Amino acid sequence: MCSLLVAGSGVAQDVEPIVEIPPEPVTRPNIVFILADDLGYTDIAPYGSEVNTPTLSALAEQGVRFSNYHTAANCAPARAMLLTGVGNHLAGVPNIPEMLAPEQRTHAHYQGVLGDNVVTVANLLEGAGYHTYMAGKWHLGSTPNKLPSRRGFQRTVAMMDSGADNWEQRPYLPIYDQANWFADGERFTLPEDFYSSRFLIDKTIEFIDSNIGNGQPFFAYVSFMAVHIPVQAPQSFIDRYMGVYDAGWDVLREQRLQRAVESGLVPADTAMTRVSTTGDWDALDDDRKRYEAKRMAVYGAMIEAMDFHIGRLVEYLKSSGQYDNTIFVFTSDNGSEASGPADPEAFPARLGPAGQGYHTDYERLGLQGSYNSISPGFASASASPLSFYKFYTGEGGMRVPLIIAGEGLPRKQVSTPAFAWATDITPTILALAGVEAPGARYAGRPVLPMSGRDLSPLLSGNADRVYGEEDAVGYELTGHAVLFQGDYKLVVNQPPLGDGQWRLYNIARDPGEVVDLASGQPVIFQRMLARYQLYARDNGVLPLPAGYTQMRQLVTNALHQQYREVILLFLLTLLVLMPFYVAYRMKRKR
Ligand SMILES: O=[N+]([O-])c1ccc(OS(=O)(=O)O)cc1
Repeated sequence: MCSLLVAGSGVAQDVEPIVEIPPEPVTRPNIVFILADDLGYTDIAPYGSEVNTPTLSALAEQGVRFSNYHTAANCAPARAMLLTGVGNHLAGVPNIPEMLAPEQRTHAHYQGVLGDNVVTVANLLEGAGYHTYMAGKWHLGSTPNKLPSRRGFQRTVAMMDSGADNWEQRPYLPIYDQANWFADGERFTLPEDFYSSRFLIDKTIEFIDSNIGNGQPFFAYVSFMAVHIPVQAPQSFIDRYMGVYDAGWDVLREQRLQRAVESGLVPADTAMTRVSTTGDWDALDDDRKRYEAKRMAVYGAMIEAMDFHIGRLVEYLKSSGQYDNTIFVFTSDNGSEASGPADPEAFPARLGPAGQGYHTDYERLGLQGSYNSISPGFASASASPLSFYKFYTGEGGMRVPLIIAGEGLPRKQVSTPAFAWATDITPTILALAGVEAPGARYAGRPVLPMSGRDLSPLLSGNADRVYGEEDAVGYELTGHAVLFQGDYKLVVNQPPLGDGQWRLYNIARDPGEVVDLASGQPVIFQRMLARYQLYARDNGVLPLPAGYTQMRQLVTNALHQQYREVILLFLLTLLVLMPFYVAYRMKRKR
């Protein structure tokens, strides 16, 4: 017998001692969130690609492959949703800042940087005792309070811009004075032997290894620069794709469609549209065909190199005994990119390689000092069998691979056609980690609730959908707009590739967006149009400034950036000279 203080009673009583059985330690999983940049729907082997991606194929075997997952049509808006579970307009990222017009920037939620009204998945996991790491592209704000190190990531090495060189610390567009890299909140100089995919995985392994065995799980966000422009890869990988694309983009588009059908990603009778930027392959002369095929070979090589380095991370986790307790989420920020936004032909001529001191020689294509991108025809093949590509709200810009996998997950080797959206990633990661989503306040400040859905019922097989028939998801980027509801998609694409007409598709039966149902299904069409208007109102979608196009705005912003100093100096000189001029005039008058 012994005296125990009974909780709350304040009196000592003689009772039998209770033998405390320690609770089973709950092993919370490590989570690796891998984000590729500009990877098209059929760019990896488990989605029908000819590119050899054994690591991603093995991961797909270890979990669930989503065939109907959608994301934003360009970078930062997607990242805002992926990392917060909140719609991108509400989170302050309607577009990348590089493409916002001055009229738009007068609105607080049109800054293109992640607002303080949202919490990142890293904040929440860190608060729940996770180690949180990030390596790669950030692009959600580069002022000190917007760095990933201030948004919940404990260890970081991050590139701030829309893209950068993969071989050295060098900007890829003249809108940047330098390639802006930061590590743990400080400016960072890249090592001499830098290649982006290798470096980012090296850093991820270093971060994980520095805390191994201390009992806390980790969350690692690996945000690859592959396969954003400039498309660059090591020679040994390029060699494997020489000759693979010699038959051109139309043949590749067909091959990928066939494999997507065979692997059950899309219906057998999927038809395809042809966007106007896809050139006539047969009309190209042999030199041009050879050059285009090599541009694409470097692209395939960059994907395989990314897969190879993910493989190194998997090997490290296996050899250190952490793999079995790790869940992987692999996806892309948006669909494939055709060398430049809106007007691809204009990009190389006006902003591209020459002005930046890059070369585009055939022999050294993809290596250090070379500027490479894929042409629109191959971007369409990367998105095969979908229509359009990055920057547009066609399926090719928005539907991308999503794999969620890990030893500990109950279902393996399965595919789901359930609709899923970028805001679902954070709630899903939180559910897998057993962490509560925040309410209306976080760390003493009001925050927006997450609108995303937890996808884990699809992982366990407890549900075959997480969005019901009545649930609608809206999205807008520079006038290209969309509403998903059930199997239907209401969509408008603006010029130059689109025609500004709203259309209606059944994307379950017709993922290629070939049969417009707008006039055949007027009730659904009108109902979804009305629903889109609600989305636009509730999310503060602004009308486009007159004459706005993404490319024109990017170029204008770039010129402002480049000539800012010159203009300022000119104005200052005017200001200094003005009194002398006035004095001179007055003297003459007298
Ligand atoms: O080609 N560009 O000019 C270009 C490409 C991509 C881009 O941004 S991203 O962040 O959406 O990838 C910005 C500009």
